[in-house]
Amino acid sequence: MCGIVGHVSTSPVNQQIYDSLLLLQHRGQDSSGIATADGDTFHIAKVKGQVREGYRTRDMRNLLGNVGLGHVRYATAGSAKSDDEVQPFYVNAPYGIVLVHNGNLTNTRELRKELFNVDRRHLNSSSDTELLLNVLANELQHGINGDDLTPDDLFDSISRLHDRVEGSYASVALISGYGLLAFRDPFGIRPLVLGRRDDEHGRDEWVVASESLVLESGGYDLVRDVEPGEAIFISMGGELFSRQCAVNPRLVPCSFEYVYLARPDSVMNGISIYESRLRMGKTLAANVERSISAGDIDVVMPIPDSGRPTAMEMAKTLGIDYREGFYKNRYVGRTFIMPGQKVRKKSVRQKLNALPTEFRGKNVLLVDDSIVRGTTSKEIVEMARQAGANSVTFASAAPPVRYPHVYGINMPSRGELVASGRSIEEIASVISADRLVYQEVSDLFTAITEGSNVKELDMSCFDGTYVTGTVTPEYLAWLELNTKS
Ligand SMILES: O=P(O)(O)OC[C@H]1O[C@H](OP(=O)(O)OP(=O)(O)O)[C@H](O)[C@@H]1O
Ligand SMILES: NC(=O)CC[C@H](N)C(=O)O
Ligand SMILES: [Mg+2]
Repeated sequence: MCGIVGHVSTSPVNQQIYDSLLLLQHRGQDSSGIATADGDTFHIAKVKGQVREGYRTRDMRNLLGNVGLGHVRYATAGSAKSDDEVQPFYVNAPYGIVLVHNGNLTNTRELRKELFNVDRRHLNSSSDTELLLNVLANELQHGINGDDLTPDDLFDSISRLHDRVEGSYASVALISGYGLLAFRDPFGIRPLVLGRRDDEHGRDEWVVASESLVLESGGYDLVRDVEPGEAIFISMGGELFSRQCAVNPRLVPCSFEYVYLARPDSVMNGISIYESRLRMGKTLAANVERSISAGDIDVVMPIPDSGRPTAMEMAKTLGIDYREGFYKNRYVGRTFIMPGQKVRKKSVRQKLNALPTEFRGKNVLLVDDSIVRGTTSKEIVEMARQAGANSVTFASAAPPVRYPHVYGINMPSRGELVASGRSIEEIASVISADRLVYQEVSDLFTAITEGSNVKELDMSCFDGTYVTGTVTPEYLAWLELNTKS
C-alpha cells in the first residue's frame, strides 16, 4: 500500500509532488521517489526513509518540468532495504518511461519467465514494479501504429497489460515527450482518484493520487475515482483522454484501506474513510453489548492513532466515558508498516505511553482498528495492566485476520498472523486480555459499504476468498516460503 501521485501542471511541479508525498506518508515510510519530465529529459530523485528527511534542496532544484510523479514505498515485494527497488523505475525504450506502482502482482513467477524467455527483457531487481513497467514497455513497443504515439496506442497497450498481469496495481507512468498515464487494475483493488483545478489563467491542471486528501490540500476538485480497468492519459499540454481497457471490470476495493491504511480525511470509491470507521464503531459496540454485562467496562479507550474514530463512536453508542489513556509520541511513525518484527515491537513501546491516572482500578475497553500479528495489542494490554487497570477488554474493528493479504499489505505468511488457527479465546490468551471482541465479517462489510455504490469488497484476509485467479493454495505456500516480513 504505497502512495502514488502524478501532476500535470502549467508551472514547475517539484514542490507540488513533494507536498503530495508528505500527505501520503502514512502509506509508506521505507523510501520515496520523485520524477519530473522537462522536455525529453527525466529528472529523478530517490531517497531512503521519510519524505521530510530524505530530499535535499539540491534534489528539489534539479527536478525541473511541469509534469511529474511521486511515490512513497511500503515494501510488499522484494526488499525494503534494497536501493534498487526504490521507486520510480525507469526504462529507456520505447520513448523512455518512468513508473510508480501501488499494489502487488500475484503472477510474478510467470511474468518473470515470460519477460526473459519471450520478451528478452532484463530485470535487475526482485521488485514486482519492475515487472509491471517492463510489461508496459513491451506492450507499448509492439503496439505503436504509425510514427506517433496516440492515446489509442496507449490504451491498447494497457488492455494487453491487463491480459498479462494479475494482482493489484494502481499505477502512474510518465512517457517522455508525451505525458502522464494512470491506470488501475480490473478489480480496482488499490485506490486512485483524479482531480482538476484552474491555474491563474483558467487552464487545466490535473492530479492523480492514491487518496483524495491530496486533492483538497492542493485546491483541486475531485473529478472522480479512476474506474477499475480504466486508463487515463494526460498530454504534456494538459489534454485528458480516458478509456475502459479491461474486458470485465468489477469494483472490488481492498477493505483494509477502510480499516487501517487510508487517512480518515480521505474519500475512497465514494466512501468517507472517517464515516466508515464510525459505522464500524456502531456495529462493534453492538457486538460488545452482546458479550459483556453491566459494570464490566468503566471507560472506552482508543489505541492511537487508527483506533480513534471507532472508539469514539463505541463510547457514544455504549453510553460509557471516552478517555485517552495512551499518549502517542508523534515522532514515531506507523509501526505495522515498518520492516521487521524486532523494530515493530520496539517501536510500539516508543510510540505509546500509558497515563496511570486513567487506568488505576478501572475496567477498560481498549479499541483498535485491527489485530494482525498481535504486536501492538500484546504490548498495549501489558502496559494497561502495568498502569494499574483492573481488567482489560480488547475490541477490534476488523474481524480476525486469518489469511494472508497478497494485494499490497505485508502479511504474506499465515504463521505470523496471531488469529491464524486460533479460537478467539486462544487469541485473548496470547495477548493476555480478559475479554476479546471482534467485528463480524458481515458487519464490517455493511459498515464500509452502507449508502455507497460499492457492492463488493476484497476481504481476503478475513475470509480467504481471493478475486484474482492466480492466488491458489500452491501460490500461498510458495509465498510463505519465499517472503520475509
Ligand atoms: O497486530 P499488529 O501486527 O500490531 O498490527 C495492528 C496494529 O498496527 C497498526 O498501527 P500502526 O502503529 O501501524 O498505525 P496507527 O498509528 O495508524 O494506528 C494498527 O492500527 C494496529 O494498531
Ligand atoms: N505497498 C505497495 O504498494 C508496494 C508496491 C510494490 N509491490 C513494492 O514493493 O515496491
Ligand atoms: Mg494502530
